[in-house]
Amino acid sequence: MKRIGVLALQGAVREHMRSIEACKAEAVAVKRPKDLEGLDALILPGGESTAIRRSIDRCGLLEPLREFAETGKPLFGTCAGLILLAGAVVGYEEPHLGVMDVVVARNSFGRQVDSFEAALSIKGMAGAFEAVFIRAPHIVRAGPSVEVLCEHEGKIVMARSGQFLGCSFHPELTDDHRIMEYFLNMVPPAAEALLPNDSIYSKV
Ligand SMILES: NC(=O)CC[C@H](N)C(=O)O
Repeated sequence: MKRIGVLALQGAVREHMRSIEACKAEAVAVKRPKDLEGLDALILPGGESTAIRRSIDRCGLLEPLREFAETGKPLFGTCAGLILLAGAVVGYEEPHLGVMDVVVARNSFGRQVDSFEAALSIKGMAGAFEAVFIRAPHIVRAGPSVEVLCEHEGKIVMARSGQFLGCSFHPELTDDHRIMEYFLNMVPPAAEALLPNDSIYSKV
């Protein structure tokens, strides 16, 4: 079973854990550096990026999270989580983790509309995805390694760059688990699963 961590400092943590479990994977709440051990992938949930960042610093998680990214394991940032992953944030001198080759802007969809729903057309996905946006950011600029997976109102709201997946909205707030399944498919199968059944290695 794949072990998927959810950074559990603030924000939509339980909803992500429920979605992971609905996809038959194990969900692990990450609050301390040692919780990162043995994970196959990690989700940075939505919430408030400045508040999450403060907790990351308080818990001594900034470097451990960067080291986790350096292992090449998949990371998925939703909304504030995307802001945490981004290489740069418009109006800020320093990024947070700064690991994904995108520039993001915060609160991109107007002041009046704090939250809204939209039927999105996502690359490679049949049928619309009903997405919930809450004071959502968007990707202003994407590096050459980035595959744009969805745009809304001409703004990039979902993208992948190798091990990194990011979206502006909250897929965990709906019962549609297709984006979670997409993310879980970014986790390579366990080494033993690749061995043929009669392999001598499967007996040790
Ligand atoms: N729903 C969210 O995660 C909102 C993100 C928030 N506006 C931020 O800038 O961090």
